[in-house]
Amino acid sequence: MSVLRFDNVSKRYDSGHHALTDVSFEVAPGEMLFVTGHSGAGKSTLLKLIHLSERASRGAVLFGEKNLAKVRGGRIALHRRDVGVVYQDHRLLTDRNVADNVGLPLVLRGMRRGDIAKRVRSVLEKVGLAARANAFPGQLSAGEQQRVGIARAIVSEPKLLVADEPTGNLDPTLSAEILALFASLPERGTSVLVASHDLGLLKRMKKRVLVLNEGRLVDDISPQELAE
Ligand SMILES: Nc1ncnc2c1ncn2[C@@H]1O[C@H](COP(=O)(O)OP(=O)(O)OP(=O)(O)O)[C@@H](O)[C@H]1O
Repeated sequence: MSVLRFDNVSKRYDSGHHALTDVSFEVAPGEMLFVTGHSGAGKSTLLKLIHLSERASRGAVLFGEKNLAKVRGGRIALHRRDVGVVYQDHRLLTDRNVADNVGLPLVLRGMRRGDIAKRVRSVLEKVGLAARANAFPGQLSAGEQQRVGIARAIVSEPKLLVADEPTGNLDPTLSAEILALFASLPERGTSVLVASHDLGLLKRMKKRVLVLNEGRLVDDISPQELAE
C-alpha cells in the first residue's frame, strides 16, 4: 500500500490556467523523493493538493486508502495531522515563542502538557534550536524561522512530510543539515516529498526525482539513474 498516489490528476485554476495535467505517481512508505521543474511548472500546486489547500479538478489523490476528494469539512483538519507541511513563508505565530509554535499541532491534538514539552524539546534539539525555545519569531534569522517551521511540521511524526523549497533561506551548511534531517525521517516511518529547483542539491541527495514541465510529469528518475 502506498502512502500517496496520484491517479491522472489535473488541476485547472479558476483563472483557466492548467497548473497540472494528467499527473500519476506513487510514494512508498518510508520513501524520500523530490519534485522539481522550472518556476511555474506546478510543484507548489502538487503539494497543495496533498495538504488540501487546493483540490484536484480531475483524477484522484489517494492518501493511503483515503480519496482526498471525499475529505471535507472537519475531516480536513484530521487529514492535516497526518501530513506535516513546511511552507515557503514559515507561517509562524508572531506572538508565540518558538516552543509554543512548535508544540501547537500537539496542543490541537489534545496531548498532555508534560508530553508536549518533552517532544518539543527533542525536536528543537534535532533542528539545532534548543537554545532559542523562548525566543519569538521576530527575533530569529530567516534560517532559524525556517527551522522552527520544520520542527513544527515533524513534531507530530506525520505519515508524510511535504516541504516547498525548504532550504530557500538557508546557507549551504544549514541546507545540508536540514536535508540530512529530512533523510533520517523515513527511518522513523515518515515519507518525505520535497519541492526544489536546486539541481545541485538534488544530485547530492541521490533520491528519486519527479520532473514537472508545464504541469506534466515528464520524468521519474530513480536514485540509480541519478548517480549515473
Ligand atoms: N491560485 C492560483 N490561481 C491561478 N493560477 C495559479 C494559482 N496558483 C498558481 N497558479 C499558476 O499555476 C502555475 C503553477 O504554479 P505553481 O506555484 O504550482 O508553480 P511552481 O512550480 O511551484 O513555481 P515556483 O518554483 O515559482 O514556486 C503557474 O503558472 C502559476 O501562475
